[in-house]
Amino acid sequence: MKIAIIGTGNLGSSIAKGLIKNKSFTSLYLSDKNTAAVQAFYKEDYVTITSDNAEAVKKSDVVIFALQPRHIEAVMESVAKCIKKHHVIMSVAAGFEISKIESLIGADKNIIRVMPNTAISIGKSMTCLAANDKGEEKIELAKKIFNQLGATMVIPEEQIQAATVICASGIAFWMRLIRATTQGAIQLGFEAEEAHELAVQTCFGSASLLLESGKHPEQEIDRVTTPSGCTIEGLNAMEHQGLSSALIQGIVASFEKINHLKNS
Ligand SMILES: NC(=O)C1=CN([C@@H]2O[C@H](COP(=O)(O)OP(=O)(O)OC[C@H]3O[C@@H](n4cnc5c(N)ncnc54)[C@H](OP(=O)(O)O)[C@@H]3O)[C@@H](O)[C@H]2O)C=CC1
Ligand SMILES: O=C(O)[C@@H]1CCC=N1
Repeated sequence: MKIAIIGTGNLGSSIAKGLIKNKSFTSLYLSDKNTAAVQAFYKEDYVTITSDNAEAVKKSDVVIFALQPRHIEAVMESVAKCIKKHHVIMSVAAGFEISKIESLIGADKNIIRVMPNTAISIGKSMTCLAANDKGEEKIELAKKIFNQLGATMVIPEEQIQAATVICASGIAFWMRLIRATTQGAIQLGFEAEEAHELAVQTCFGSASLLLESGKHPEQEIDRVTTPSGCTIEGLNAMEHQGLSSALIQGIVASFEKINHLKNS
């Protein structure tokens, strides 16, 4: 399989790192306006760095467009003639709908919207996928690629915006919660590095407990909250300050913004 990534910024380079770690392809083209940031990939002889988007498309079977919404239309338009029926065209651009991509490159092409997150660089992404009618034939291929880089879920395109908020923006939301925990730990007397390790490992343990047990979070909370103990005291104080409410409101604000991006 020959893969190209057009746009190697935050997400494109994360996908590249994950792919290179697994090396489940025969060649990888990394195309960007400015190639300086990805020069490190040069050491792999099966990786080609270029600024020629059309060349990257022509030399590949799977093309992942990892461009910002304001750039993707012009770039797709500029390479549209190079996109043939055998290509599998993937886009990670938030708010950029399949119908828009079809209008640029044709509805007869295999088109898959992919919504990963930056944890794809370490093979821990939650990646949601939605295809056009033609692209349905290639959805198993897309699952195969992205299952090596974390977990995948195939969803209707109408849910891609919501998935973007929960899974892609979600990385930032969880990071902020971890950072806040670290600040709390420092206030309780830990050194910054110790506080960071305590917060990260406890977060990892919480997610792992749910993944491995399949339990509901409240079941795990019940196991921790000793009656009249310190945990329930802290949890209730957080809820009085609106912890769950703030998180839900943030998720909804993010969703409203992405829907605005879609329509602008
Ligand atoms: N970051 C994330 O966590 C996630 C992002 N997304 C989506 O992924 C897309 C990319 O986001 P992100 O990686 O953060 O954005 P970045 O700006 O970091 O990356 C985009 C890259 O594309 C390059 N570029 C711009 N124009 C061209 C061109 N004509 N030809 C080739 N390359 C070009 C940019 O170069 P330059 O900087 O020089 O303009 C940049 O390196 C967005 O649509 C976003 O919605 C989706 C899920 C998660
Ligand atoms: O913030 C954004 O708009 C993009 C989409 C999800 C993550 N980054």
